[in-house]
Amino acid sequence: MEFKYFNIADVVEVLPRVFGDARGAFFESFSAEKMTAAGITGDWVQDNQSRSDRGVVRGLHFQAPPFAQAKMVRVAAGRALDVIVDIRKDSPTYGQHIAVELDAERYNMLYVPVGFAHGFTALEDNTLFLYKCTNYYAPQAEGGLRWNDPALGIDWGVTDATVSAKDQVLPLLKDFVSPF
Ligand SMILES: Cc1cn([C@H]2C[C@H](O)[C@@H](COP(=O)(O)OP(=O)(O)O[C@H]3O[C@H](C)C(=O)[C@H](O)[C@H]3O)O2)c(=O)[nH]c1=O
Repeated sequence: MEFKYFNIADVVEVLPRVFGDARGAFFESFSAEKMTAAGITGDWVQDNQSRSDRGVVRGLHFQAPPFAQAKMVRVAAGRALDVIVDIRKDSPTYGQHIAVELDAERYNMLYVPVGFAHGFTALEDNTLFLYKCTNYYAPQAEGGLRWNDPALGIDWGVTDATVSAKDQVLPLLKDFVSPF
């Protein structure tokens, strides 16, 4: 298991060792010991899974404190462009984003710390998106940013995005007050 860091603090990409053979492949999708040693911390209490066909964009979402969630995200099938935006008010990289392609060949994962808005594009049909969360679902604490806000400058990798009505009306960055 290898780890990659970014110019935005605390974000970690996890590159597991994938064991391929004539039957298929095997890899460790979670190791508390190895991930904690790499700076990936949290009390993981809830796993989620969503299925999306090509062109679906989900996000950009977060839960506000005291229900804030760190996430560990990956795809079990298909391919996704994962996007996270730093919304930590005192961060020198506030408003900046990281986009990482997650796929079911490398089985790479992304650690999304508390203080980030998260979203992804499904780049293939039947993309199964799995993620661990460090806090339970709290709809009363949900917040977000508009996925296609020009101020964020995100290239989602698709032109014909399918986005929920709820996500279409999330705040623009200029109107947003971060709770982090
Ligand atoms: C997130 C969540 C949702 N739900 C229910 C609520 C809705 O009736 C239904 C679909 O929820 P939603 O449309 O918010 O699903 P996504 O748009 O995929 O939201 C997720 O997408 C982005 C990418 C994220 O990072 C968040 O984890 C999460 O916000 O599942 C639950 O029962 N538990 C949950 O933890």
